Amino acid sequence: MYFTKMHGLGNDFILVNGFREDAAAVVKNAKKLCDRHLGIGADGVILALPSDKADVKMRVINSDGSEAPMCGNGIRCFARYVFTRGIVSKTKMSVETLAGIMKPEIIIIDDVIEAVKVDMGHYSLLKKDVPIMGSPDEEALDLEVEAQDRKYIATGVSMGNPHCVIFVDNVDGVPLEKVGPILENHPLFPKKTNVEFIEVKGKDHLKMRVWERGCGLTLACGTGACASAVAAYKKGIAGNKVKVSLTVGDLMIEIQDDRRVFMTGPAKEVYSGDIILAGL
Ligand SMILES: N[C@@H](CCC[C@H](N)C(=O)O)C(=O)O
Repeated sequence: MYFTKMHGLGNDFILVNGFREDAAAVVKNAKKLCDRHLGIGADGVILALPSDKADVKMRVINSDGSEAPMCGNGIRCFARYVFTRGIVSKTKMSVETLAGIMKPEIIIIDDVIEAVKVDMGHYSLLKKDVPIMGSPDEEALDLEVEAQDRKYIATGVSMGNPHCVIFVDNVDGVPLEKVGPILENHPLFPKKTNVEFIEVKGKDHLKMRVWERGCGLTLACGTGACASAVAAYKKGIAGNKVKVSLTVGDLMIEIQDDRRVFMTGPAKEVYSGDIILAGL
């Protein structure tokens, strides 16, 4: 199987051309492929597939083998991958995902791909959409969650996938390896959740650390950055345009009045190779 290793701010993926490779075998072996000791190593596997609803279809498999409806850093890498491979020849494209049609745009300056801007669709705070237990039509603001004998106040946000956003004074002081898995599997979230801890640096600047559903600690999460910007905006902590700083760089997030969210950030190619799936 031929693959390309890519990353968005250190959130890394194995990209596979499902037009040519055996997609079912890739999905079946995703967990092994993501193993950092026994496989290629990545936070997820992303497949490019034909679509009858958009220019191309994206499937995302987390490093534990579960399928994710959407991936923000992943879709920027995906857009760069399908564009540079000639699978899609337009810089503005539509991508079918399990969370709906997303619209990435490749930003080229002086013949160099500088960034990818993505129309990430609409956010929702409704408990039925995230999903979160409780009154389905209520917004998931000020939820009380507990982990390791500490109570946190969380905001639940759907960006097509579930997020639990928690504001703290010092993001580096959070024992994420310990509280992350507890909150990921908290009974309030029937489909589990991604967990973002946020330190507010200013009205237009957030600092974020993330524990991802199905992956654990990752260096960045695009949907998580969008969800965090939405939570900060809804709580009046930040404006509608914010920079979200992750471990190795920043994402720019813009929220429109119609609840549409735009994310802009880098997508880097690292290397390509081939692997014998039967040998894993
Ligand atoms: N890294 C991603 C999110 C990937 C999916 C997530 N782990 C889930 O299961 O919802 C991003 O950049 O958004």
